[in-house]
Amino acid sequence: MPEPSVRFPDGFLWGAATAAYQIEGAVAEDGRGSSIWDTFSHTPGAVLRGDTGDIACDHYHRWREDLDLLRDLGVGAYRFSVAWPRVIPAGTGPVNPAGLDFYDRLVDGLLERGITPMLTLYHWDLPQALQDTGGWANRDTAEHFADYASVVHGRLGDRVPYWLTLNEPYCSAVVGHLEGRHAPGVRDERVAVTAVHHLLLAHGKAVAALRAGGATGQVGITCNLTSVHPASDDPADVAAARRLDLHENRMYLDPLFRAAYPEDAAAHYAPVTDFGFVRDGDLQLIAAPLDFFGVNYYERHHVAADPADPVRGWRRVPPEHPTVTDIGIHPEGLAEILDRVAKEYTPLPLVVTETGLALHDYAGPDGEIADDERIAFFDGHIRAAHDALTRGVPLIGFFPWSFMDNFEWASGYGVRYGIYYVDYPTQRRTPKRSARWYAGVIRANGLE
Ligand SMILES: CO[C@H](O)c1c[n+]2c([nH]1)[C@H](O)[C@@H](O)[C@H](O)[C@H]2CO
Repeated sequence: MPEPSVRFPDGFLWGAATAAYQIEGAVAEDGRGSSIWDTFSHTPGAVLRGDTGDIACDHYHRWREDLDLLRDLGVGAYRFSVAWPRVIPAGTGPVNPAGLDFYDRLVDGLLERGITPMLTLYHWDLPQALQDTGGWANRDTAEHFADYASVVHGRLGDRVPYWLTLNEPYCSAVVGHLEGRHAPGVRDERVAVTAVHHLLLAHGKAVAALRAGGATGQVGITCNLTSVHPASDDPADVAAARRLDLHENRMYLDPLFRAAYPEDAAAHYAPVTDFGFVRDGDLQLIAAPLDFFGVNYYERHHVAADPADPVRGWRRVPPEHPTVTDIGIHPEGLAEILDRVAKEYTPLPLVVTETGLALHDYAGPDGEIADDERIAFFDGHIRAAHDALTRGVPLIGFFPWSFMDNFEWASGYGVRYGIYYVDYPTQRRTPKRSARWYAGVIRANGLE
């Protein structure tokens, strides 16, 4: 095999990623409790065409077949999430042994196939019973999360080397509590900023719990980070871009790596909150030392001042060539945020825990699912990741989103991100052209 022109270090972690609510189904099986996404997806108008995760990819029953596909891909690691309501149905209180048993079998199945597990403790599926007592607006939920983390680690900590506490606190807090497009469907900025803090606090408490449980694995968190640029050098646009960067990036990076909220946060959010929810010691807990940091990258924003709200608002300038999810494709933005995190925030090893492209995939007359756009997307983003690596960024892994088509939150099954195609009526999995291409990247440990 010829040496690849873009070669990654030996041992680089080529993975694939999913999340529990998006693939498992079996939402009322073996003692699983209800989550906020069960409630939200069954709320009329909340999700495209009323789609739900009730069945999804039926992974709960087909996990052996799916692990075989991961083995065939040749991935070194698999990023999955544990459904909190499957393990502790009410979010706090009694543990459901059958729920833990499922993940125990899954982890053993990965290890038997030579695949390293990367476990996300929370990928948005909060137990509904905790939402009924305030959810992330209630500080107690952070404590319950730490207890849940201890339970999962107690059962799987001897075999799982990579632990991510949260997937994208921004999405849980802002998309779920300000924009209301995700569960629990709240539209209240004060609640959203409070949720940011309680989610970060939950992360800090969970890190402490994992360490107390003797965690020998690597502990981290995944944040979705965006590349933010002013649409012009007009000072109003530059200021708007800085506000969006605060809202999407620095509100997470600063507490996690500097033990403080950004200096412009208090003024920006002053109309809705005085940050009275922060207690002594919180920020030190949130900034607990980690072993690695996960970056989810999808968007590069061009930002202009919002004429309707020039002081606090921003307007994302629509991309010239929008994807089916109305975002642009900017692989250079991945290199930019990896450089930024490494230079401005932390020397920790970094993992691209998600990046991917939504398409309306279909099989042609020859049965081929020719998702060449997705291959071009990953080619560009892998090259960008390699650029950052050659500049000294300690990048140790790359996990395309997603292993298989799945329930895409408010878009339901209306868009597809997988490198494996899922025919939902039959649950048949079919490798797309991108899956065969990615298997080649893994074999070559790089790109031609
Ligand atoms: C705003 O965050 C990123 O846009 C983002 C994109 N995505 C995500 N975060 C989530 O982590 C996944 O569960 C989604 O399926 C995936 C595709 O939408």
